[in-house]
Amino acid sequence: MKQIFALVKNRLGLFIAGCITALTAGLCTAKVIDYINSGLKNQEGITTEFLIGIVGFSLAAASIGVLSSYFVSKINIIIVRELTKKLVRKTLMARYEYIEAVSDKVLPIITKDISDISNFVDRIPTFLIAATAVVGTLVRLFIIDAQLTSYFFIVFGLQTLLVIILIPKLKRYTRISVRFRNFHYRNLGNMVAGLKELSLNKEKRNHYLGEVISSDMNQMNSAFLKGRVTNGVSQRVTDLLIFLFVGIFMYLSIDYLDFDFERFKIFLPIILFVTPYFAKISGFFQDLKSVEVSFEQINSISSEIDQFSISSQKKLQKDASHSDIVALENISYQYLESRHDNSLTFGPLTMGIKTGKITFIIGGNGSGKTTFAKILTGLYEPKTGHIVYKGQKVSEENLIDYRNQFSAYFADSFTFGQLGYIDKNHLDKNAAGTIQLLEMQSKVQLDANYNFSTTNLSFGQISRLSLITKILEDKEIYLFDEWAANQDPYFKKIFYYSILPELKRNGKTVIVISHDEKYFDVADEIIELQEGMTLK
Ligand SMILES: Nc1ncnc2c1ncn2[C@@H]1O[C@H](COP(=O)(O)OP(=O)(O)OP(=O)(O)O)[C@@H](O)[C@H]1O
Repeated sequence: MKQIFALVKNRLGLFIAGCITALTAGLCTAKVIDYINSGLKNQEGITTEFLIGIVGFSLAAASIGVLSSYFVSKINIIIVRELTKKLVRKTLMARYEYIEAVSDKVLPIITKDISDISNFVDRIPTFLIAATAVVGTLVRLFIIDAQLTSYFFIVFGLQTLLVIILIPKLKRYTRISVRFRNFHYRNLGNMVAGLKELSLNKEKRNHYLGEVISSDMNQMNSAFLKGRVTNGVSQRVTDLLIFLFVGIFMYLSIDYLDFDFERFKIFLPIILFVTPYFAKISGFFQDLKSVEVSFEQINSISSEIDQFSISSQKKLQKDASHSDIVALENISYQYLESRHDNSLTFGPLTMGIKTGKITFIIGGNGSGKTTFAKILTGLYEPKTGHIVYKGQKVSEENLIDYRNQFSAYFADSFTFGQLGYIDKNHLDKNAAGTIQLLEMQSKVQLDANYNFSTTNLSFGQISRLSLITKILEDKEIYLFDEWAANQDPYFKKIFYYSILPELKRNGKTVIVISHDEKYFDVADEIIELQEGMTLK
């Protein structure tokens, strides 16, 4: 509950309005029950005034209840928006290598846990209305018949005890279900990524559906079901205890208890009337425990991300001149998940990238070229050593500005169709020419909002579109990780013989990761990697 309050504290006015209206609606409901109670006790009192009272308070309960839902839904929209934005911002500002390793955990948290919290907040007015109606009715009943109401408190106490006993179980099932839900989301993501393979291969598809997806889904559903049954047990036991209490008490009062049965006749309908509210209250407390697991998920990923967050504000000196635009000094790197085994350690590597030149990075598969590119662009944090940009050491403080000096294409780069973040004058002057240079004018246009008309293109065309975007970003350093790998000979030639020299002529520094030996003559500098070490 503390976490819910922390979320609503920025919209306290709205939250208080939601609570007050819910409490008022609950009091109106209690008043309606009171009218019924007094009508049952004294039929003479059922007059026009009685009718006006019931109708008036019923309408008030309903309309004020709706108002309360409106206030709470408004808060809910804010909670979802702020939680989502906060988590997305944190994700985007965290060290890339960390996010790369946990990316499949982030999506279910953003989509599912935040929506679970939102659903829970939506239930707050219903809970408050139920709680006020129950408390109001019990107080009234206590005034009317303290002895009978006290007996009823025993039933209520037993029910509360049961909820307390069941809550740890419920939380455990929720945690298990959430763990498998995260696996399930990862499986679904892989299914979308591997749609082609799964569509083609029947055995693979059946295995993926029958073994991989079903297995995690079954575990998730089984824990979810146990949680729901636990929840259901406690809610139904509420009804059961009340019915047992009523039945046994009625039976005993005839032969064994010295009790005026007429008292019971008035008391009973009221208790039966508020019984469903008890189930709502107990359900709310159990949902509160489930939602705590959602908070655990959000808090755990948030605090993990916080450890890897980059809060750098400092700018680098751009006009400084240096023969090496970027130098790596004694850099070494090891992948997060491979730090405990003996897999590839990149470096230690000391080398420089010449300002305004074309540098080719070559080497066999797995020699560390892409790893090198990610270290060079500041995506991966070196384990030892440091990067120097125009004589200035790159650190946590200026990392964001350093990364921003690059326009980098990776084989798995995503091609965004929106170019609104690029200077509009620059786009107006250069977009059409660049699109033409890569012969994409018959396929895509840039519309008035600087969005590409389509990104539904062939693989090679998408790479060309991505290259157009990179060129238009107009950065100081260009890095192309095997851009030409999926291009036909014609566009390979355009890339190596037109685009790269043109970038160089415009004063850009260009780094190209390539296996295309035929074009190595374009390079001013060639660096060969073998197992993460420079050879020449
Ligand atoms: N995310 C990762 N986690 C752990 N190890 C990784 C990861 N990505 C790459 N590696 C390992 O790092 C080494 C270098 O990989 P890298 O992708 O840098 O090679 P590459 O030279 O670009 O290869 P290719 O020419 O095949 O693209 C490989 O041994 C690879 O298994």
